[in-house]
This record gives sequence, structure tokens and C-alpha cells, in this order.
Amino acid sequence: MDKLIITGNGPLDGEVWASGAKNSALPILAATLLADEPVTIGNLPHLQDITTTLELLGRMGVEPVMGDKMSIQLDGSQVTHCHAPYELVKKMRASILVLGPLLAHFGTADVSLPGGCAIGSRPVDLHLRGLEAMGAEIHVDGGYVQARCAGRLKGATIFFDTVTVTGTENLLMAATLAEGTTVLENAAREPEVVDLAECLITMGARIRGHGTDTIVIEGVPRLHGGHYDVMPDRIETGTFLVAAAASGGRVRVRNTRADTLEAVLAKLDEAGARVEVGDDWLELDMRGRRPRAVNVRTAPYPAFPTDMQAQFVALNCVAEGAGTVVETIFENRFMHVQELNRMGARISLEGNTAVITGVDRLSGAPVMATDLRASASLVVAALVADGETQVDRIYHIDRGYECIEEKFQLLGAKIRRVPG
Ligand SMILES: CC(=O)N[C@H]1[C@@H](OP(=O)(O)OP(=O)(O)OC[C@H]2O[C@@H](n3ccc(=O)[nH]c3=O)[C@H](O)[C@@H]2O)O[C@H](CO)[C@@H](O)[C@@H]1O
Ligand SMILES: C=C(OP(=O)(O)O)C(=O)O
Repeated sequence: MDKLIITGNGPLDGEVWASGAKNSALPILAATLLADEPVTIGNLPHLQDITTTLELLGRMGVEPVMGDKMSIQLDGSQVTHCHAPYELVKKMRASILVLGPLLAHFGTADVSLPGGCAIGSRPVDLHLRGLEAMGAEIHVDGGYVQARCAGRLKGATIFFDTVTVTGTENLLMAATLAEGTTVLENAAREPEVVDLAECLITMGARIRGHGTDTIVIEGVPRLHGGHYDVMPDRIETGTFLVAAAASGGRVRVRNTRADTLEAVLAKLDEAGARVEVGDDWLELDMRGRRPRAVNVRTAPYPAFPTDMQAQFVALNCVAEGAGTVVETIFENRFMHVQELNRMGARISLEGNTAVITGVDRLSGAPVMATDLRASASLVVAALVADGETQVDRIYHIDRGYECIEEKFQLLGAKIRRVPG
């Protein structure tokens, strides 16, 4: 298993680019299953989760055609098997996103149930209930969701008890080909949901209200081909900014969108960082200053994202004062705390609340990545720690961060990958 070896090397300084957003690319790749013609998706990040999705689509008969500039053409009319096997779904929970498109386009889907994962139990009951409300027959048998519908799905009004990002995306995609109008209430407002809706619109879908908590979809009989570029990754961008702030450095992130990062930028401002915003770039400057600890509470967009929680825990570890971080989305998303404490952090954990008292210095140690963003927080901590840190099990990080060591090297970090 590969490891990252990181030696704290003073303030980060330099420029880096944001890749396409993983959490936008995954539903958009699944959405190509809805079309009868080739769809080209650009600005795809080079990530393990994208490879897994392409393998999944390949098993269904869809052969990806590689284009230039990280673009891939996929043709939903090539589908021969409406089946997502456990061996791929277990690698990536977002595989559940093929359920809505397969059912809406082909009337049948057998998709392995994703299990829980390190951060929580993560059920998909709201996805299944919504599809049933649209007329699907759903059985769970042998660990598989077996979904069928005779003819087209029917438009329905669906209220989500809990705001769910992939649940909203699955039903949004299914509704594009349903007969009649679907209304999704208490829908997720995340920028990645908006990006998916915009992609579907370029394929001929009729959608309004995306970006609000009520999305209205008028079903159409078919979707056509097109070209769509995935939005920049706001979580990757935020991770670079936090690393810059923790190290007392200056980092510019290009090819990004400040409007998707307001809650994160507000917290960085509170931590004492100076942030400059350009057309498609952001620059954070914390030179000569130590960050102040901040209080954070995760919640659905536009509030503070759970996918940035671990990185802010790491920031607080080296900040002045004490900060409280409350996780309200996932029940077990604090696996980084034990590892950060092994690096000399002072974090106490009670239920869904971490209280972090900043220390002057962290010290390098062997640590283990347990999930994607926990891994990112360990990298941030290692960059500002004294001595060497070995981050093990970095396959988690490769799910969501493109060329992480090359990008941090551009900022002056001492970081290298050791194949294992
Ligand atoms: C691929 C992708 O986009 N992943 C993101 C997506 O995950 P994902 O879409 O899986 O997360 P959800 O928004 O669905 O989860 C939010 C909460 O709803 C609960 N829930 C969800 C569905 C359901 O049917 N029943 C139910 O109870 C979950 O257990 C969780 O407590 O949104 C999360 C919350 O912003 C992010 O952390 C993930 O990075
Ligand atoms: C939790 C995440 O991803 P996933 O939903 O794919 O596990 C994440 O991106 O932080």
C-alpha cells in the first residue's frame, strides 16, 4: 500500500489549480446513461473514483472514448447490462447513482446496496422511497436493490425527510425521463446538484429550481447528446486554502469558484486569513501570522460542508485559542482525531463535538488515513509538524485528490509517495 512521507517545511507559497469536482463528476458520469446519444464530459479529475465509475459503466456495455483535456465521451445507447456488482459498489458508495438513470431509461436496474463506511451508516432508504413514489417496484434481495418499472416512471411530489445530496441527484436524474412533473421538496442545494442539473439541461432535460430546496422537473421522452464541463472542486480548493492558513503561507488556487465556498471563506476570514477573490481564482495570505481557532458546525449547503470539517480540525490544532467543531451530518466522522492527537494535538471528543485547543507545534508521527477527508486533515497537519510524518493507507486520499503530492510540491511542501 502506498504511503505519503511528509516533512514540515515552513509556510506554503505558490500557485496551484483546482481539478474538476469529484462529487459533480460522479453523478454527471451516471447521467450519461440517460441519453440515447454520445455525451462528452470535460474537466474530469484523474481520480480513483472516476476510474471505478468508468469500470462500472464499462461492465454495463458503455465503452468510454477518451478525448483531449480530460474529456471522455460516453454513449448511454450502448447499455447491455443494467447491473452494478458488489465488487465495484463496495469500492465507491456513489455507484448507487446509476440506479435512477438505469431505471428511468431501461425500466430495470440491479444495483448492489452500498454498505456503511468509516464515516457512518449512510442508508439509501430515501433514494428507494422516492423511486417507489414514481411507480417503481423495488425489492432488496441478496444485498441487491432490484428495481423495475413497466413503461416510464411517473412524475410525483417527493419530500425528503433529510437533506440528501446523492438522493436528490438520483431522483433528479430519474425524473428527467418520467411521464409528467416531479417536484423534489427539501432537496439538496449543493453546487454539485446544480452542476448535474445544468448538465442534464444541456442534454435536453426540463428542470427549474435547482440551487433551491424545491426542484421541479418536467419529464421528457428522451435525452440527447451534448458536451458539459464539470465544475471545479470546492473541497479540494478549500483543502489547499486551509493548508496555506495552517502553515502561515500564501497560496493562490486557479480554476476555481469562490461563490461555492462562502461558508468556508467566512471561517478562514474569522481565523485571520486575508482572502482575495478573482474571476476564477482565490488567494489566501496568512504570512507572518498564526491562525485563530474557529468554531464550526457542519450542515447542508449553503452552511459549512462536512467534507471540510476534518481539515478545519487540523487548522484549529495549530491555532491560537480553542475551537469547537460540531459534526451534524455523519455519526462517525471524527476518525482523524485520534491520529491528530498522536501528532501532539489537544483534541477532546464527546459525541458529535470536538474541542480543539491549539498547540505551538505538532510533531511528525506514523499515522493512518481512515477516510478521504480524514486523510486530507493528516496531510495538512503533517505539512506544519516538526519532523517526518508517514501517512499510511492513502488509497482513501486517491479517491478524491488528484496528484496530491505534485500539487503540494508546487507550493514548496516536502512530500513524496512511497509505493508499498
Ligand atoms: C458522492 C457525493 O456526492 N458524496 C457527498 C454526499 O454524500 P451522500 O449523498 O452519500 O450524503 P447524503 O447527503 O445522502 O447524507 C446526508 C445524511 O442523510 C442520511 N441519509 C441519506 C440518504 C438516505 O437515503 N437516508 C439517509 O438517512 C445520511 O446517512 C447522512 O446522515 O453528500 C455528503 C454530505 O454533504 C458529502 O459528505 C459527500 O462527500
Ligand atoms: C465522503 C465523501 O465522499 P463519498 O460520498 O464518495 O464517500 C467525500 O467526498 O468527502
